[in-house]
Amino acid sequence: MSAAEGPLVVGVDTSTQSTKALVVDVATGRVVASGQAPHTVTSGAGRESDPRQWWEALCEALRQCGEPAHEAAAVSVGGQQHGLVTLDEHGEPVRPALLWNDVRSAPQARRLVEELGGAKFWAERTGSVPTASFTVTKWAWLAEHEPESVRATRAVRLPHDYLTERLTGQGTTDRGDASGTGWWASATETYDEEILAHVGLDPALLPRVVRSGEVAGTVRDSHDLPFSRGTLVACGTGDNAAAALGLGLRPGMPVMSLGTSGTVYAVSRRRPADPSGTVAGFADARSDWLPLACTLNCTLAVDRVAALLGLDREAVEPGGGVTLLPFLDGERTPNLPHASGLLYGLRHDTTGGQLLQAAYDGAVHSLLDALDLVLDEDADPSAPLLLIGGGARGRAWQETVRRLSGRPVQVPEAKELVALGAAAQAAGLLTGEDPAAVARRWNTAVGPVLEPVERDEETLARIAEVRSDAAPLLDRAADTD
Ligand SMILES: Nc1ncnc2c1ncn2[C@@H]1O[C@H](COP(=O)(O)OP(=O)(O)O)[C@@H](O)[C@H]1O
Ligand SMILES: O=C(CO)[C@@H](O)[C@H](O)COP(=O)(O)O
Repeated sequence: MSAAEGPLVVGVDTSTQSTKALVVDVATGRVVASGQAPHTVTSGAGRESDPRQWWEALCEALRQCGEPAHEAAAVSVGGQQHGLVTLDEHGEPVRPALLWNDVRSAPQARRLVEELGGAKFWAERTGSVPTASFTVTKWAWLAEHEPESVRATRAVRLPHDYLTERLTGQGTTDRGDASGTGWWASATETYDEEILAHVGLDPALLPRVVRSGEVAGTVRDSHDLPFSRGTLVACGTGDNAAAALGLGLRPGMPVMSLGTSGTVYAVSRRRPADPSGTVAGFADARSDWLPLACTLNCTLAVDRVAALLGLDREAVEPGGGVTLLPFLDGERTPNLPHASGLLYGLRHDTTGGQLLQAAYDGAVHSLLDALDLVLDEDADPSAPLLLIGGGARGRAWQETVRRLSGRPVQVPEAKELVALGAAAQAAGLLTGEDPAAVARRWNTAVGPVLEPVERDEETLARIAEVRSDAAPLLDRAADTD
């Protein structure tokens, strides 16, 4: 491998299942070294991870990167959104983090919306109507179920903030990830004191919101990471905002990400405020917006169906008219936190491969259903859908998205777009460039384009009908909140 042409930077993606690190050449965008280490997440309705495990995974991923990581001049951390990290007076976790896909706070979400002026108030004030994923609902859940944990808390952080703080010793965050808390007012770009007071959270416990292009801090020397003391640390951001940077996204370019979560989003110049709650009105990591819809059931749900059937994840077969709503973890889009998976239309001649295809169809239907709401009205309907995340590698995922969207589908060759986006932030600190422009210079979105095929309206209509007819079943447990 030839020597790097420019300085090196490190970009990190601390996602639900693992932490990945890339060492990237700032001049060319070439990935010089990479590493990855897994996390564990509890199962059941509660989803928790120990933040210290994220740190250990970061150390391991950097060890795998070897010598190039030692040479990095700047680093930035992107990570799973929304997770509630509570720290004590020594900076140690009070308890495991409550993750974005933990649905136990669904009753608190419903109550908060009711108590503070309804869905319209929340959408106008924070950009989003909070579901169980939002940090504010997790804090309310903790206050109700573990008041001793709340009393012991001296700092509240998001997952990416936790790792940044362990690098720098400073409590910082950025507008992209702050916009997924439910206590950041998108209208004023400040913490919302009324909402914070309502849930009894002292604003002094929250991190400082660092601007894009501003240095969050420098690496302190009290740990054994491969960075030198004084290495620059950028503000980082939530994983979807980081991937948007990593793709060098321009307004109107739609993205679908297939990972633990499924997401659809686009950059917009207009601040979103959807009172239906389908679209979360996130900020991006620069100064624009990132309207986004997110599902809880994506690659893990489909892989689970394949495992139950004893099939390889690519062993799909067409036809059969069977419908599978893969809401194994409850669901967020549509907002059905208590739902479970539902199978309809099973016949003697239905094959395992058709059942598996139905799981893919169900997962992609929810995302496409939200895509039109995410895109601005003037967005070009024939623009290619950029397909990213671990699932984008799979042929069955690619073909399902192509058939159900009717759009051209572009699959970037670059695999780790969240970590690349973080690397672009770090590079921007060194060169003074806009991180999205850095990613465009690196050509990160380049990849094969699958030509559009006629949209499979019949399947889309069948899934929509089953979902509508099954609404009382899917929504039932909500009555018992
Ligand atoms: N070649 C592949 N084909 C289909 N799915 C894949 C492939 N490789 C990985 N995946 C899926 O990608 C998921 C991990 O994606 P990733 O975007 O890394 O998730 P996360 O960011 O949520 O941790 C796994 O759950 C797995 O099902
Ligand atoms: O909750 C959201 C977005 O609102 C998720 O997209 C999380 O940010 C987790 O992402 P992955 O681990 O699936 O990448």
